[in-house]
Amino acid sequence: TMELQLTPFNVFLRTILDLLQEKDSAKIFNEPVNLKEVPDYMDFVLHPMDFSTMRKKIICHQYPSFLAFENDFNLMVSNCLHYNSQETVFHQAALRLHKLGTAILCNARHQAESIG
Ligand SMILES: CCOC(=O)c1ccc2c(c1)NC(=O)[C@@H](C)N2
Repeated sequence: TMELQLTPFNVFLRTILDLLQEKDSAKIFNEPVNLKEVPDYMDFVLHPMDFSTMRKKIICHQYPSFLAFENDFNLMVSNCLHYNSQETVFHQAALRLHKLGTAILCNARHQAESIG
């Protein structure tokens, strides 16, 4: 297989991604929303995002900064809050993931700053 270049930053981002993904106990953010099963999804969400896509972006060095990584996490959460109305399980899961994920990201950002 193509040798993945595991820079310290990549390893750091993958570690944070694993911590964030653990909080998605229902695993509703693991993969892109299936457009065959949710045909109107792209009518409401212009830039879909999910954990598997974030993992690919890490491996392909598509995150130039920790902020860019945080932005994709927040995009993923806000897409879900936008598409799914308040009373749905999906909307509630997004609020919970955002709350738990913010604490993880805040701590990680301080680590990233100290690494320099
Ligand atoms: C079997 C059909 O799967 C779904 O309808 C579905 C599966 C996963 C979903 C989702 C919908 N909607 C979302 O907003 C994101 C967060 N996750």
